[in-house]
Amino acid sequence: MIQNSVPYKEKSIVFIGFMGSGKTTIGEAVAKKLYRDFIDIDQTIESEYGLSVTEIFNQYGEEEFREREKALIKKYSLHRLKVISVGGGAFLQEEIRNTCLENCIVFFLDLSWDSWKDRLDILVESRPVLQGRSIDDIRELFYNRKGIYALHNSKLNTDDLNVEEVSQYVIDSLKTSWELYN
Ligand SMILES: Nc1ncnc2c1ncn2[C@@H]1O[C@H](COP(=O)(O)OP(=O)(O)O)[C@@H](O)[C@H]1O
Ligand SMILES: O=C(O)C1=C[C@@H](OP(=O)(O)O)[C@@H](O)[C@H](O)C1
Ligand SMILES: [Mg+2]
Repeated sequence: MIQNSVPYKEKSIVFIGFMGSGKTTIGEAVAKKLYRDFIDIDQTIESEYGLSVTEIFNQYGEEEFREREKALIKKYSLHRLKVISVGGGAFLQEEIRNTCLENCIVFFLDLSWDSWKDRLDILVESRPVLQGRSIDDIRELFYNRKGIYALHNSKLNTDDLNVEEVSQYVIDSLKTSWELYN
């Protein structure tokens, strides 16, 4: 296993999981509690282009978005003391999985299909990957994507937890691992 020189406590935290699982919301809350900078990769790309992710997909194509996503994650995963939320498709790319797992603490926010589907209506407009798909297609995507999130350092099922409870669980779990591995 590749070792890097960043002390365990200073490693950046990366949130992964399916679209709408709460990476952006929880990442921001955790960053605030830890007094760390928060970086949301989608928001960073949106500010660079001055466009929403949906508009970037429509005007420049998914491939260009994926390249920018990869470049930014490769850069920020080498920074210390950040909280980074990546898009739900980021872990499809091996280079992204590798850089995050080698340099950061990767936290998987898991959610059951039954809980997730209640969020579908609020997600579609801003998630181009969901647009024009039937509910059966989306369910298939949901289960297929589970495989890419299997590589992580910690995981939490958030079905019955609100934002505050999830954030606090993440903090408690990090504190335990910082004590154990210090
Ligand atoms: N634990 C939670 N309980 C209820 N709603 C949540 C929770 N976490 C996130 N949400 C809501 O789900 C939606 C998607 O969250 P978001 O943070 O954008 O997810 P992601 O970044 O993983 O796509 C938002 O409306 C957010 O307020
Ligand atoms: O899963 C995906 O392929 C995507 C997830 C989105 O991020 P969230 O997971 O934050 O919704 C965003 O990166 C883009 O719409 C593509
Ligand atoms: Mg997000």
